[in-house]
Amino acid sequence: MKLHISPVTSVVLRSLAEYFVVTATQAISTHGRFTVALSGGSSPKKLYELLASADFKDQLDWQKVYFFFGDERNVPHTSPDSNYLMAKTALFDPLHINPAQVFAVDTSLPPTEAAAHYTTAVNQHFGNEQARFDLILLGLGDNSHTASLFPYTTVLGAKTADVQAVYVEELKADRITLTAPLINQARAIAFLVFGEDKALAVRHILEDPENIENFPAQLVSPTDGELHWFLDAAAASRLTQQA
Ligand SMILES: O=C(O)[C@H](O)[C@@H](O)[C@H](O)[C@H](O)COP(=O)(O)O
Repeated sequence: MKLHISPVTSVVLRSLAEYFVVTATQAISTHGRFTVALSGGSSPKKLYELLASADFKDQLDWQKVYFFFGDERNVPHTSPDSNYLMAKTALFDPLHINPAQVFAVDTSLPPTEAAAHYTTAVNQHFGNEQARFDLILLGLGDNSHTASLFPYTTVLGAKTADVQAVYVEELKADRITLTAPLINQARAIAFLVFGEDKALAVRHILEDPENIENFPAQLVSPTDGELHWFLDAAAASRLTQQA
């Protein structure tokens, strides 16, 4: 596990954008394509905008990049809460990504069906090989959730590497999420976390004793892939060792 702590958010974002390009370039040269699962919420929007900016957009053969989502809200793709819409606006449209390279969760279906369909889409993408994303981007909630692995939800106990629907009581809403076993098959996982309000959650995940129900992001532990945390100083401020 590697900590990348930068004083301010803009430096964190640039550091992760550089890592994204390096990881994608290596994947494309190794196996001809780069398959990434994007995180949702507000933190990654600026990362996606940076990747689509003149600073980065010409550094990658985007035609060889395939986009999935680590989780999705049970809302239409036109909803302002849609992770797909956020990524479309910040990344896919500015880069003119071919829609055939983007695998959105079909939220027109009931959540359980949408999750099953997404599991099929993931497995079809990887064919008869194990479903191993080249990179999974993750955020962290101030309640220590990641993707849609929320405290005290049934999906925390998932043993299968697939996509599941989960009802999140605290949100009074359904979500669709990659399970921890599927996340942990990834070749690389990168958390992007910034702000003081996340500092306690970061410490819970990185330093506190195991307590999965309360701190679900502790489930993220790649089997044999890389794990990176991209943090600003504020998000890292409660860590005792700032390696
Ligand atoms: O669908 C989502 O909301 C995300 O996948 C979720 O796991 C997010 O990463 C955290 O909630 C942090 O969200 P912020 O970046 O908005 O704080």
